[in-house]
Amino acid sequence: MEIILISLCLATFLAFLLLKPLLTRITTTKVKLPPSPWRLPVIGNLHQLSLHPHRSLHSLSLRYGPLMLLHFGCVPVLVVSSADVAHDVMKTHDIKFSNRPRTKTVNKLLNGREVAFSPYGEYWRQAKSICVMNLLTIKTIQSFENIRAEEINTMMENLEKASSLSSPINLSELFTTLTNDVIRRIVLGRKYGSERGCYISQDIVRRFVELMGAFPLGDFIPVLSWIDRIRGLDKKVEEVCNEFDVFIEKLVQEHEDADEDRSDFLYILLSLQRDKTTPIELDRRDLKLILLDMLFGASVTTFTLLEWTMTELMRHHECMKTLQDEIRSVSAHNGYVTEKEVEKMKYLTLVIKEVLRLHPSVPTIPRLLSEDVELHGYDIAAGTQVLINAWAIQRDIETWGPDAEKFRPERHLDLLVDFQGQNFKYIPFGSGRRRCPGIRFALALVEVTLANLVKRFDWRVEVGTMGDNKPDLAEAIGLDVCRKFPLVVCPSCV
Ligand code: HEM
Repeated sequence: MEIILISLCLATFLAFLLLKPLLTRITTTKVKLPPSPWRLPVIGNLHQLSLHPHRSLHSLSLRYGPLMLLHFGCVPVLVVSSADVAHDVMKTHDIKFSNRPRTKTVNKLLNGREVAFSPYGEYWRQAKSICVMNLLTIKTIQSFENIRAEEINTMMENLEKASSLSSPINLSELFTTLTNDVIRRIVLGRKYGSERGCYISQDIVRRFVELMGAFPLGDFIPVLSWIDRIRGLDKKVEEVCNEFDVFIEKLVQEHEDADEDRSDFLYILLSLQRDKTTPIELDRRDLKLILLDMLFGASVTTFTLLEWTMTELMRHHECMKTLQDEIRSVSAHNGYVTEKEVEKMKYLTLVIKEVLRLHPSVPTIPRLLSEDVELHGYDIAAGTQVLINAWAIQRDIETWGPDAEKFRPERHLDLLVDFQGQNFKYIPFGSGRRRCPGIRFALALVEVTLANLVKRFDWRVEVGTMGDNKPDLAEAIGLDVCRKFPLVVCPSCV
C-alpha cells in the first residue's frame, strides 16, 4: 500500500514537471479577439440588429471599429466594415474565407448543391464553371441581344400607353416582368407566363429572398428553435420550398418531354446530366438547384439595380438631364438605342457605378472562415461567420470623402474602380474566388434598358411620401435589398 502511494506521488510530481512548460504556455498564450459590443447572456448581440442589418452593423462599427466580433446567440460573427479589412479577407486570406455560412433556412431552400451557397470545394468549382461556360461568357451574353431588345420594346409599349393616357404606371412591376422574361427566355427557352401550368408568383419569389436573409433563431440559440415554429418560419420555408419545387420540376419535365432540339441553359444542364464523362455527377436535384440559382439570383439582383437607378435619377434631375443629353446625342435617331450605341455612353456607366455604391443589391456579403487566421493582429477561429458590409464600406467617409452619402456619379470620373472587386472600397459584386459571375450578364440588360427609358421619356412621380415630387428611399428586407414600396411613375414621351 505504501509503495502504491509513494509511486502515485512520484508519478504526479514527474507529470507536473513535464507538463509545467505546456501549462504555462496555455495560460500565458492569450487569444486576442477583435472589439465586441456588450452582449446579453444567451442572445448575445441579436438585440442590436434591426430589420436592416447593414444599417445597424454600420452604426455599431462606428463605435467598435472596422473589424468587430459579434455573437448571434452562440455563433461568433465577424463584421468587416472597411476596405482595408475587406482586402485582407477577400484577397490576402481569400481561400480561408471562401466558404459560405448556411442557415437552416438556406439549407432547406438550397441544400448547398447550387453555386451561391455551396461549400467551397470541387462541386462548387465545377458547378460555377458550368454556369460561366454555358451562360455567362461575353460571347454568350452578346448572343442574347435580340431577346433583350424584344422584351425592352414590349415594356416601352406599355409605358407609351401610360404616357398617352397621362396615367401613372408601376415601374417596379414592369421591371419584374422584364427581368423575369429576359432571364427565362435565355435560361429556359421561353417566358413561362401563367400558361402551360408552369407559373411562380412574384410574391413567392420575394418571400424566397426574404427567407434567404432571415435569422432563424434556432440556428443561433438552439434551445429557442421552437420560436421559429411558433412564428411560422418553418412553415413559410416549407411552403416556399414546395412551390419552387413544383415549378422547377414542371420546367424540367417539360424539357425532358420536348421532342425538338433546344439550346437553352436547362437543355444544356440536362445533356450534362446524361453525359457520364463530366467532372461532377449532377443528379436531378442538383440540376434543379443550379437552375434556381440562375433564374432567381439573376432576376432579383438585376431588378433591384434597375429600380434604384430610376429612383436616384428621379431624385436628381440634373443627373437625369446630363444622362438624357448624352444618350440623345449618341443615339440621335428616333428608334431603339442599340447595345453598340450604349458602349459609347460614359455617363451611363458612372450613374450605374454610383447606384451600386449607394445601393448594393447584396449589402452584406456572407462568408464563413474555414481555418484559424490572424487578421489585423486579432485571432479569429475557424467556423466564425463573416459579414462583409459592402453597404458600409461604400459609404465610408474615410475613403469616399465627406459627401460619401451623396449621389454624385461624377466622383467615379477620376477613380479607377471597376466592377470586378479589385479595389476593396468598391465591392458591389464581391471579390476573389466567390465573386459574382453574373456581372456582365446583369449590366448588359441594365445598361440598354436604362438608355432606352431615359431617351424616350421624361419622368416624374406624382407626390412622394415626403410631400415632394421625389421617390422615397425606403428599403425592403431580405438578402437582396430592393425598394420597400413599388416605384409608381408618370412617363411622358418626348
Ligand atoms: C446587379 C446585379 C448583381 C449583383 C449586385 C450581384 C451581387 C453579388 C454578390 C455581392 C455576390 C457575392 C460575392 C462574394 O461573395 O464575393 C454574388 C454572388 C453570385 N452571383 Fe451575383 N449579382 C448580380 C447579378 C447576378 C447575375 C445576373 C447572376 C447570374 C446570371 C449572378 C449569379 C451569382 C452567383 C452564382 C453567385 C455566387 C458565386 C459564388 O459563390 O461563387 N449574379 N452576386
